[in-house]
Amino acid sequence: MRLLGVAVALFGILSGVVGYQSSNPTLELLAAASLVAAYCCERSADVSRFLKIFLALFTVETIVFGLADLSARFGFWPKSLADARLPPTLALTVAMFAIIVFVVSHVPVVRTLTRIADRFFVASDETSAGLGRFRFRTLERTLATGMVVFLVLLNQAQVAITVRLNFFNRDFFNAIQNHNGPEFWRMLLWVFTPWAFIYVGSLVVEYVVSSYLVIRWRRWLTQFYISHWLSRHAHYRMSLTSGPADNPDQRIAEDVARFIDGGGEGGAFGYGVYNYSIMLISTLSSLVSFAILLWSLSANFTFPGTNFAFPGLLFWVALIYAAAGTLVTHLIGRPLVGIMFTRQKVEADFRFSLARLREYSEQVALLNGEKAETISLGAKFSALIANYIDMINQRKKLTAFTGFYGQISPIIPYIFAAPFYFAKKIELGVMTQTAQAFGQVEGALTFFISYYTSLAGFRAVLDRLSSFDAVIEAAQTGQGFDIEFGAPAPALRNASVALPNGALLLKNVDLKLTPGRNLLVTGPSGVGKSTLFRALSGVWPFGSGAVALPESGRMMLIPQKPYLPIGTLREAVIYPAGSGFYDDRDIAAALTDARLPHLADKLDIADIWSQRLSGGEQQRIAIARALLARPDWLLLDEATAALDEETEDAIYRMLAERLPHTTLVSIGHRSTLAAYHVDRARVQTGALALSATH
Ligand SMILES: Nc1ncnc2c1ncn2[C@@H]1O[C@H](COP(=O)(O)OP(=O)(O)OP(=O)(O)O)[C@@H](O)[C@H]1O
Repeated sequence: MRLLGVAVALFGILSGVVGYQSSNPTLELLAAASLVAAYCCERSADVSRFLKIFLALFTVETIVFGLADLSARFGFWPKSLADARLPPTLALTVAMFAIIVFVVSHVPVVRTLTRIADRFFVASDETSAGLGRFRFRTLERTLATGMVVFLVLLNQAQVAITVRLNFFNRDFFNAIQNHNGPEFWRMLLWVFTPWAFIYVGSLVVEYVVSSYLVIRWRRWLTQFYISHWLSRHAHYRMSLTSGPADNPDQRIAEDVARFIDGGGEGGAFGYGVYNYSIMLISTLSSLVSFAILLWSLSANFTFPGTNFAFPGLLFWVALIYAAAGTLVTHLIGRPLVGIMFTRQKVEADFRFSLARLREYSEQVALLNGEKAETISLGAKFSALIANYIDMINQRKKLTAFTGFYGQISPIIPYIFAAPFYFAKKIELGVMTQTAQAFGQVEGALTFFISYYTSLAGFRAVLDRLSSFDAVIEAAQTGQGFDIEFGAPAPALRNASVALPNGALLLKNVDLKLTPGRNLLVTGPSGVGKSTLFRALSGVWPFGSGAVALPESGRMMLIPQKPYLPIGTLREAVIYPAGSGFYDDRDIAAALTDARLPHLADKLDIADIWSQRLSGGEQQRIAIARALLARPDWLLLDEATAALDEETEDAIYRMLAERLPHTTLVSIGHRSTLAAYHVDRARVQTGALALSATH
């Protein structure tokens, strides 16, 4: 960026010298804008990476278009391309864009936006891409930057075509007015047709490239959020407190997609950061191009009914008209952001309740809970309806205003241009061209009015993703215990274990597990035994003191109700190991040892195993899992409570035999367990007492 800054500064000085010598105000203005752009490049260290792409692109364009204009002034422009000479104000326009990007990058809401967007544009992972048969490997960020640059250039070319077609429009109508048949056909066949084809072609290319950009971006950002949410147990810790990040599943599945492209094909649900950036660029481009045109077309227009000529009258009318409209729209539509935020939440709450009912459908059926479920689902849905009605009320007002505004807009330029037409000062073609230019300028200026509802939705998505970020961050760093990784044995040193609300559950616990000495933890229900295990495993964040953890994978905890992922039985048994990690024979042997021989030949069957297997069978699947993993430390939190005493006894005996190097730490209420543990710990209200049997 520094080099670019120097280049544009040098160009600014050059155009300043030429402008001064030829007393050309456009060049002098260009010189000033180039120097400001150079300053922006120099100070761009804290500009977002995403916006830097635009800043760099516009700065390069300033130099290229500016040098092309200077060379034309000095007579170096090829004669054959005289018709295609660039407008002298083009370089100034793009220099202004560069400055606008720099200023905009410091606006707080844009900073929130680019913090999320930037992640993709700094991604240093390698990726492969292809164009037809040609495939290549590159960095994700290089490809992403390349695609954005290409799309911006394509959009600028489309604006240029629209400007060209605006001139076609003028000549076309003039040909009609002058009854000039040959000119009419020439315009239609040799001007309109080729440009229309090029325009349509560019739309198709744009659609394909932007779709690939969007899906790559979404894939990357979804993976980012999933790994961020899962790392350091953030997903679990977040679930312990009811913080501002409701429904993480919805934020990852939907808000990410909405952030990027509105979440639907072609912005079916609104627009995302990609669409808005491109739309803003093309809006700015048409604003500047048509503003210049409108200014020159209405240069000598007088106020209706007077002889008072006001330079660029229609431009000022468009500006004031759009500013007033934007202000009113914002005042009316402001509450929509909050409503949209709530909408995402209530939709996700409702969907989650349905999914949860599906998971627990057996319990609901056994308890005849259908009526209670209908009432509770109805209540969840009522929240959705209430939110919808809030939205109708707000959008009703907004639609009334924008509809009224949209009706008046096309008339306004005619009111101002008609007197000139009737006085035969301008032709029909010029009048329609003026009206069209006014429409473009006014349309660009009223960007916020046109997209207000969609922007409000986008703002809500932005708020949801940034609060999600903040909560993940807090969950990852908010660990009350000092964790020591890679310790020889799990231990708690001078640890106090608290509840999420800060209430103390256990005080000053000192517990060091000794290899080979199995420990049985007992105590009344609800006293804090499971929470002690959670602290010992390093996942519980509330408390103080030190937790020593052995190397990852050397300790395993089996809860009373083990987690069985949806999929094949093999995947359920070997979880969390990946497929192929264990031999099928070993898996079958582990199932047989865990007293599940009837499942040994069902490894390939996919099912929701947590709903198929009995409670005791699920507990034995977890035992089979432990047999495969062979941890040094196995924590069993009432992990055999669903088994009959005889099976429980057999399982413990088998564990001692098959896993001779594993130390067992069990929570259990049955006296039969005592035989398999040499040490005892009794959890009493607020404390832990240790004892040894010998
Ligand atoms: N996430 C949580 N938020 C609030 N309170 C919690 C949370 N987890 C546990 N508790 C509370 O902490 C206390 C101890 O719970 P814990 O599950 O550790 O008891 P336990 O001794 O294992 O009980 P049981 O023998 O019945 O399984 C209980 O009063 C429980 O309600």
